[in-house]
Amino acid sequence: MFEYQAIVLAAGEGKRMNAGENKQFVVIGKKPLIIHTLDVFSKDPWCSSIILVVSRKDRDRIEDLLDRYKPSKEIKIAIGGAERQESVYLGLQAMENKDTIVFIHDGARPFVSTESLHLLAEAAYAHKAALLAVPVTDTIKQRNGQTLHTLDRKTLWAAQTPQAFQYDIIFNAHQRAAEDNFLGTDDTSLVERLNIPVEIVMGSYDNMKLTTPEDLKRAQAFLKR
Ligand SMILES: Nc1ccn([C@@H]2O[C@H](COP(=O)(O)OP(=O)(O)OP(=O)(O)O)[C@@H](O)[C@H]2O)c(=O)n1
Ligand SMILES: C[C@](O)(CO)[C@H](O)COP(=O)(O)O
Repeated sequence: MFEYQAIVLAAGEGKRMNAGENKQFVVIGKKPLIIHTLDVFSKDPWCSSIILVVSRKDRDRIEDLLDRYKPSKEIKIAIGGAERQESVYLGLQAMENKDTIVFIHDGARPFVSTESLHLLAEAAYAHKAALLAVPVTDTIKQRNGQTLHTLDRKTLWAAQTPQAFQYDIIFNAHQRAAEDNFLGTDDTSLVERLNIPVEIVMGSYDNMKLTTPEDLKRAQAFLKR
């Protein structure tokens, strides 16, 4: 068993989902999106604790949901920031046990499998930093002014979460990013810029992030399957 602590991010606003409320409260299948995500971690025996990062305005509603759905592990709440990166940094600061592997996961990715979590945990213990990713299946074009380039698809991976790190590595990476005003779109990018190697673990295309209304339709179809 390779134990880890999880930070689950839910302090965003879900603006691109256009759901009339924060996407994490949208019911898919029979439960709100964020409860699906928390259930994956609370049922995994390798996960020793969960910190859920939420916005101040959603805190009461989230606490009501936790009372109602009662995930099988205790969940500690931390208040997030204006950007995803700031929410992660605040989650890391709220963590009491710092001698640990930390998984950082988007609350908006409810379909990560336990198998993927365990492959990632094994890689994180072996390499100190690892992420789930899948090979890009489209042909990717890069436009520089009027000129187009086609990137070599064999080298391209789509980053997912969780991303897993030894605590001190990811904490230092966030500290340095804050000092340098560097804003990345994932946590691994903060570690990469310190020239620390990160292991890629093959994820699953099912581990989708629910960002737009089309994603919600895909999620409903996935649950029906
Ligand atoms: N300040 C923020 C912004 C995002 N997130 C979380 O990071 C995850 C991935 O972000 P994304 O899917 O982009 O969510 P939102 O920021 O909520 O979406 P949008 O950009 O459409 O508003 C989400 O689970 C979201 O709640 C966060 O904790 N704190
Ligand atoms: C971290 C992430 O899930 C990697 O794919 C993603 O970058 C976060 O969200 P966004 O869509 O880039 O805002």
